[in-house]
Amino acid sequence: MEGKTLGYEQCEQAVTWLRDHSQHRPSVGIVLGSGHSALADQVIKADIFSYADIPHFPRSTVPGHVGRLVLGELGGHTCVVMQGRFHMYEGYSANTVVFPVRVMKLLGVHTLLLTNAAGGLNPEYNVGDIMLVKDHIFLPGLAAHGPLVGPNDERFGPRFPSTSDAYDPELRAIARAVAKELKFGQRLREGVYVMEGGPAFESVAECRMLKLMGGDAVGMSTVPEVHVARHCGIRVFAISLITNLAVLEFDSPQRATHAEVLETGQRSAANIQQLIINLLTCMPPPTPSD
Ligand SMILES: O=P(O)(O)O[C@@H]1C[C@H](O)[C@@H](CO)O1
Ligand code: HPA
Repeated sequence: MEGKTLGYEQCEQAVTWLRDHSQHRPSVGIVLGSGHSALADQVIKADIFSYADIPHFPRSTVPGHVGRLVLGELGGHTCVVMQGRFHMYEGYSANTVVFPVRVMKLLGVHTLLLTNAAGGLNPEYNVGDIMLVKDHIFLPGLAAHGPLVGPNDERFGPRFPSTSDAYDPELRAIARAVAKELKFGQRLREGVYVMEGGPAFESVAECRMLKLMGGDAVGMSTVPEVHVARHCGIRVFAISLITNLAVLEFDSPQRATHAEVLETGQRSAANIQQLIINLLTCMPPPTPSD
């Protein structure tokens, strides 16, 4: 496990560097998961930075995660876009995985839009469906392997944040209206995302257990970022692209592969991009209590 703790001071150093290198002052953060990176190409007046150049930023190691931070305009908002995220299975601590979200907070971000690729557990789901995340099951977090474990820095937020209200209902309502306009029909879903640690895809018995627990889709990311965003008062919206179907039968010849995940991401890129850009266009500023 990568060991250095990235705290408030390291976040401030990254923010100072970004402010020295870009005129943009983002209020919206976007995290692009596996296969979603093309959305960053839509950013106008983009300032593009390799993670390698930003103080304290980890490196992306997963195919489909480009490893660049893009600042600019999208859907009428000034945005900071992560073209690729970090995962605990890469060997990064939960604290390192969420470092960019805390940098976003200190940059002035009030709303975070997260995307991920996930396997469908709900038998009604199809490959290519887009699931609005209404809640999560954070398997590593339930065993105290989350980003808020350790000394609490009150400058970010309280020791015991609530997570029962993590996914903003107003943003989900706007996304539903946008998806209706875009005629997504049954391809738009709303459900529970389960985060497991990865990097192995789940066994059949594990998929059955996760489904029984109430999961609609399973992936290996997102929830650490959500915990930290909510801890520091950022409004959260998340979507999962169902890139493959979880294998629920013992005699199934089906196998999950990262290649299929990336292929589905490419095929669905236009839908995801339209949904997010239209959501941004319709998105009101947060209320003072957010
Ligand atoms: O970053 P996300 O959650 O979109 O990536 C998913 C989970 C694994 O990193 C990978 C498996 O194909 O895609
Ligand atoms: N399981 C876990 N993570 C994933 C999957 C999956 O089936 N698909 C994409 N990311």
